[in-house]
Amino acid sequence: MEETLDQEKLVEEIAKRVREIIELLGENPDREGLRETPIRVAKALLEMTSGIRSPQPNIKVFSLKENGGSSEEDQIVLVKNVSFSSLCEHHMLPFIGKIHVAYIVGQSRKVAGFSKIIRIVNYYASRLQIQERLVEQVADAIMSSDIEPKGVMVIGDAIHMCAYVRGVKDKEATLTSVATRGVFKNNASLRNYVFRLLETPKRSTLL
Ligand SMILES: Nc1nc2c(ncn2[C@@H]2O[C@H](COP(=O)(O)OP(=O)(O)OP(=O)(O)O)[C@@H](O)[C@H]2O)c(=O)[nH]1
Ligand SMILES: [Zn+2]
Repeated sequence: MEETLDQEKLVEEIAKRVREIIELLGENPDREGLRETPIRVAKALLEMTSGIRSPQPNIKVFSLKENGGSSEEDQIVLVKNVSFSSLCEHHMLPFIGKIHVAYIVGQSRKVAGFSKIIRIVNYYASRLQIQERLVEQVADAIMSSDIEPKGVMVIGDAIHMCAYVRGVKDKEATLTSVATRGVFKNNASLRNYVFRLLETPKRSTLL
C-alpha cells in the first residue's frame, strides 16, 4: 500500500514538472488534448526507467546433469533477437533494437531459463543508458549468475532516436556494440561462430 502511495506521489511530482515544460514550450497545458499529458508522460518515464528502482530479476537455472545429460562437451546457448527499448542518457530519447546473448555452459552444467535472459535485458534497458554500458551490464549479470558460464558474449544493434529525429537526423545509421567475458575474450573463432549462428533462421521462419 505504501509503495502505491509513493508511486502516486512520484507521478504527481513528475507531472507537475512536465506541465511546466509544456508551458515553457509555448503550449497551453490546459487545452483538452494536453490536459492528461503530464500524467501520461510521468507514467511513461517511470515505466521506462523502472530498472533504476527495482532489484535485478533472479536468473533461475536448470542442471543438464539429470537424465544422462552430463556430457562434458561445451554447449553454446544463444538467445537471439531480444527486442529492447531504452532511454539514452544524453537526450532521454529512446534507442531501440535487438540484443543477442550467447554463453558457454560451464563446469556446473547449468543453463538459464530462456525468459530470464529476456528479463535481464529489459531490466538493464529500463533506465537512462548508453548502449555500450547496456551490453556490458547484461554480460556481467550473466557471467556472475548461477549459470556459472565459461564465457558470455552480448551483441546489441540499435537505432538511436537522438540521432534519427534530431541533430544529425541520420535515418540509416545503427550502432552495434559487443561485450565479451571469459573464454570469448581471447577466442576469435568462438566469436565468429556466434556471428555465424546469428545468421540462422529468424523466428518468423520457424513457425
Ligand atoms: N556511444 C554512444 N553514444 C550515444 C549513445 N546515445 C547517444 N549517444 C551520443 O551521445 C553524444 C552526446 O553528444 P553531445 O555533443 O554532448 O550532445 P549533442 O550536442 O546533443 O550532440 P549531437 O547529437 O551531435 O547533436 C551524441 O554524439 C549522441 O549521438 C549511446 O548509446 N552510445
Ligand atoms: Zn541521445
